Amino acid sequence: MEGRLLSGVARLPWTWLGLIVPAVVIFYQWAYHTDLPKIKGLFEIPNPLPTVGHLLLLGDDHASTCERLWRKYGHSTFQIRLGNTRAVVFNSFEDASRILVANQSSVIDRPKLYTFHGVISSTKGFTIGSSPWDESTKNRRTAAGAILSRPAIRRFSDMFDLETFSLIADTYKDSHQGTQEINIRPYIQRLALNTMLTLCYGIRMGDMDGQLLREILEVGSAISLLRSASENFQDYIPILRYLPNNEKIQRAKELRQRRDKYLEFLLHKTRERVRNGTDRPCVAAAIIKGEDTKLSDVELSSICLSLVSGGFETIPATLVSCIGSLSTKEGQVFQERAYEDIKRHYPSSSEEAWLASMTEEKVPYINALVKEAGRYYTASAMNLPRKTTTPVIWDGATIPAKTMILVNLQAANHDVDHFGPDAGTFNPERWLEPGESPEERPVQGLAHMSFGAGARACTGRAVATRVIYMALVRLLTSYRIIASEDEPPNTDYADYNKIKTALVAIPRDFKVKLVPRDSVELEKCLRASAQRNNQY
Ligand code: HEM
Repeated sequence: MEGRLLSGVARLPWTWLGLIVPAVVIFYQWAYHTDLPKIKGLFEIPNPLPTVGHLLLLGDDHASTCERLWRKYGHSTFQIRLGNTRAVVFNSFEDASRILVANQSSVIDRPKLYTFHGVISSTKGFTIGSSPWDESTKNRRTAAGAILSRPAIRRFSDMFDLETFSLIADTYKDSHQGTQEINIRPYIQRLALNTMLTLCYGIRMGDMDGQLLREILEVGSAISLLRSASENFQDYIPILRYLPNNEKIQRAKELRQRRDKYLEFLLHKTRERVRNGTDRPCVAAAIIKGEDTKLSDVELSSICLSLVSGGFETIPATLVSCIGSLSTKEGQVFQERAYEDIKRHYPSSSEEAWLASMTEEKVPYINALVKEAGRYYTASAMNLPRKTTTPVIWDGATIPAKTMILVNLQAANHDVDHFGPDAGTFNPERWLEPGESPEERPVQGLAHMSFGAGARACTGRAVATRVIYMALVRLLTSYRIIASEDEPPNTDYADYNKIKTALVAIPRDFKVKLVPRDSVELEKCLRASAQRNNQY
């Protein structure tokens, strides 16, 4: 009896070990499992944690952390683990252009993410920017490219005139002719959103407090948050999707419903106008009338959604922050030089400059400002994610097909090896030749990376540049912009963004004083513009 007991006790650890060892092995495999094995010959950031990988290390501000990791370990390109997803991050300007341009057909795809693709986009289709590469994406991208090309957007010059006129007229009125400080962001948001809504549906919102305007801005920003890795661990750690009362999924479903509602309303309005013959030239009307027969209803919806979501946050992120930099003490010098350059090209009156800005982009200092605003304030710091379709040979390593590709546009745009030691300073004059009269410095290849690059580069670049150029000409001929002492702008290229987890930057609020340069001239411009636009 005693002997049997002793032998039972001796066997017990072996029995337990027989259970524990496989359990540990299974847990280890589960915790460290990735969709693709470690890429040999490519530096990996050390110490991934079980299950979460490097997600916690990346924190809220992925772009700044990756920039630091690049400098800390001395590897501009490295692999990391986002939960169970292996991704390769590219940081330097040279590596970012090499992967996006020299390997453009291998990185033409975009990954599908659980929350955004599986829940939010399940009813109205994906935007172009979030679609994997297939025949439909190709058709939608081609259609959007044709609508947004430089020659095609000329027919919208009246709309650009009206929106930039409204920006100046309303800021002039609401700041009590420049005597009170204002937050300029809502005016720029309305300018961007109206531009996109007019392009897509021939509809604009006049009222700053309009309910629909607020709804589109609120839902759009909330959805942009649901696309970010740091907000959505469930995209990378699948087990989290099965937690009871998953708030992210509830939120995604609620936003999907709200977005579907206003998209249907806008499309319905355009259909009604087409039926009554009162439609204005716009993407939706052209497609409804069968001018582009290749596209289905869902594709039409997707194009409009892509254009609205592509522009309504990126343009404000760039333009509002640029105004912030111009309003500082150092920025006063840039403002005066820009104003002088506008006068050099249009010497007779501000009205001449206002009119010319509808069709021309020939003031070098303004072009330099547009480029520097784009470079310095990188609206989409980590780019829209890409995925490899074929293996990419990278300095001897092979990045396999289906790998997530993250390009750190913010790091590339502030790479001192490319832009020089003052890469971290806002300076429009880096784009100009030295001399008395500003002349643009020729740029070889890409000026900066803010619009991405290669086969999936931004299709809205010409529209964005048009709007920002025109708004700057009109703002700078109208006002001297001075930062508020109590609520000044944050001009740090990473910290200007108040929500770093969002896909597109949201500038922190600040106030400026808009001091009219010459009230008589300004009011003349406003009257002429109001007449052109049948306003007031
Ligand atoms: C300053 C303004 C803008 C910035 C900084 C910006 C930035 C970007 C970036 C970084 C991408 C991803 C590129 C890549 O993967 O390499 C992108 C894609 C895209 N953008 Fe923009 N964008 C801006 C304005 C606009 C506007 C005004 C529109 C529409 C009118 C637009 C429409 C799109 C579309 C449709 C895509 C998806 C392209 C694709 O996946 O094939 N963007 N944008």
